[in-house]
Amino acid sequence: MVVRSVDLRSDTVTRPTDAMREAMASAEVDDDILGYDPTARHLEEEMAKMMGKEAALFVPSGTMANLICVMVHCEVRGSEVILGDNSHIHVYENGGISTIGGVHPKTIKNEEDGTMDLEAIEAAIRDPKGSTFYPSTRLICLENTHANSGGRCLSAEYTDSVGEIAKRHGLKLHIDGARLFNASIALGVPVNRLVEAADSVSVCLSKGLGAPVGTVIVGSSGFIEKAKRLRKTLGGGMRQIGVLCAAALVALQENLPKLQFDHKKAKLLAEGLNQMKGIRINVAAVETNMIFMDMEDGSRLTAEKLRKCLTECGILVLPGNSPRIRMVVHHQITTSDVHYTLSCLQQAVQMIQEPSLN
Ligand SMILES: Cc1ncc(COP(=O)(O)O)c(C=O)c1O
Ligand SMILES: C[C@@H](O)[C@H](N)C(=O)O
Repeated sequence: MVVRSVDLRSDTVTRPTDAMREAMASAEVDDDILGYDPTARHLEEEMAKMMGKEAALFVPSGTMANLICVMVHCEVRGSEVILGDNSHIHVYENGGISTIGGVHPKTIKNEEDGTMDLEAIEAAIRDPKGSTFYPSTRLICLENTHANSGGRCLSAEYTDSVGEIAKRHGLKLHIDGARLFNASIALGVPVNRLVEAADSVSVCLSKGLGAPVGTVIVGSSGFIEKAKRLRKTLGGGMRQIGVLCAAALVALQENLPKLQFDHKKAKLLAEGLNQMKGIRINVAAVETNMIFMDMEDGSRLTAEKLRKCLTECGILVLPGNSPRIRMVVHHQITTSDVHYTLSCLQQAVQMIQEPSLN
């Protein structure tokens, strides 16, 4: 029986707040293709400053941001990018770096914590002497936090080590920082320090920060100039985008401080789930706003059965036939929603595990 609606599908599901809608309605705008939109320019300057990079560019999505960054770094035909086999760019972006960008992916196993083994990265770099046969390595991509590892954080020290490898071999480093602010809050490290070694970063405003739309690319002025032209080529040039950027500015101001509470609510949910018979949770791995829930071997529980029970209670998780359930907490999930979710799951687990008692 649906008592309330709790949307744990992703942190991309949030609705704009009243403050965002008011800012959108009153945003100062202009044509961002013929010149520049003043509110977009304000957001881009803010983001470049926060990230410690020369310039920034607003783009419609994280997928387009990553595609643009890979294509700018790998603008020479026959280029190859080293990236994680479980990275968002490789798994969820329709292979765009190859189908549109003409860039060859060289995947390396993502470890459970979202990193890639440093020696494996260096070993994957093509020998320039083999260019008759091989693509040429030009870029390494990291993801912080790492979504498919459960929102795990990459440390500044690890990122610096990858940056040193890139520099040693004349390569560039891109960070898919869709949830970079979550990593910064969880680690207690400023965002500019986390991306110090990166040549480009994509930062989503539409995830935990709760903006309705948008991602910002940061990098050198020369890089952003090329990215801006490519954004237009890909159809991402936009006119009065101050309407969207105004909401993003409110999100930065209002929701950045709230990310710490998202992490606390995620931990509370994980600890509660960990008490339930038949459910397996790695509580220590819940570093930010994501929880991966697995079923114990031999348990009568299945993800399919639990998804059905959750839906009947009005609790939304991503559909699908994965044996694992992902739950993502965001600023529009309350602590009461967490307790409601735990109560519904406790009843479902009992009903499935001990049907004779019901
Ligand atoms: C790690 C990561 N990178 C990039 C993206 C792509 O962002 P968008 O959905 O805005 O294209 C997502 C998900 O949305 C993501 O989780
Ligand atoms: C599904 C995926 O593309 C999205 N980035 C999410 O984490 O919800």
